[in-house]
Amino acid sequence: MKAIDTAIPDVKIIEPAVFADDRGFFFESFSQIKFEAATGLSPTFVQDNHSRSGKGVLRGLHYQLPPRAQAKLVRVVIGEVYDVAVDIRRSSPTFGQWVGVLLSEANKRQLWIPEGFAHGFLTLSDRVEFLYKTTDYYAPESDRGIRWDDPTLAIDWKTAGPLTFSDKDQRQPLLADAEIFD
Ligand SMILES: Cc1cn([C@H]2C[C@H](O)[C@@H](COP(=O)(O)OP(=O)(O)O[C@H]3O[C@H](C)C(=O)[C@H](O)[C@H]3O)O2)c(=O)[nH]c1=O
Repeated sequence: MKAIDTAIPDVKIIEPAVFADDRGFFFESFSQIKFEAATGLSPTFVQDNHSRSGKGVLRGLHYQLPPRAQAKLVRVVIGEVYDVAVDIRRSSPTFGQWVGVLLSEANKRQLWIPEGFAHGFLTLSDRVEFLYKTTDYYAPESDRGIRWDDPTLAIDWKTAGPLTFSDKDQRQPLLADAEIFD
């Protein structure tokens, strides 16, 4: 496993060691000791999530506020997504900046998204199975979001066709109006 820095140092791409042979492949999708060695971080994950989406689904941008903030380790097991993390920590030198990474069944890349970031993804394939680990439990009362198309963020989503959103995501506030991190 190796960790690759992104334009926002706190957000890291995790590349597992994949063992391929005539049968197919094997890889450790998560190892606490190897994650700590690769990143210097020691998260405790308490929940695993799994979502399925069709093509052109955009889920996000979501986060949970303190004291129920979540860090996430996300990956794709079927299909491909453009995965985006946005720094929503007012005190951060990269406040309002975003990083986007292609995560796919083929590249087996994962993305580490710390607390203080809004997260979302756009599906690029007909079917996507998206798995992720979180460092706190789901807390609806702390669940918040930001509009995917907030012009101050100017996220280049790589959109190429009609999009599908949840009702909730169609009503998210702009960053300027959202409750975020200090
Ligand atoms: C997130 C979550 C949701 N739910 C229930 C609540 C709703 O009845 C249903 C669908 O929830 P939602 O529409 O918020 O699901 P997504 O739009 O995929 O939300 C996720 O999408 C983006 C990409 C994220 O990073 C977050 O982890 C998460 O917010 O599952 C739960 O029971 N537990 C949970 O942890």
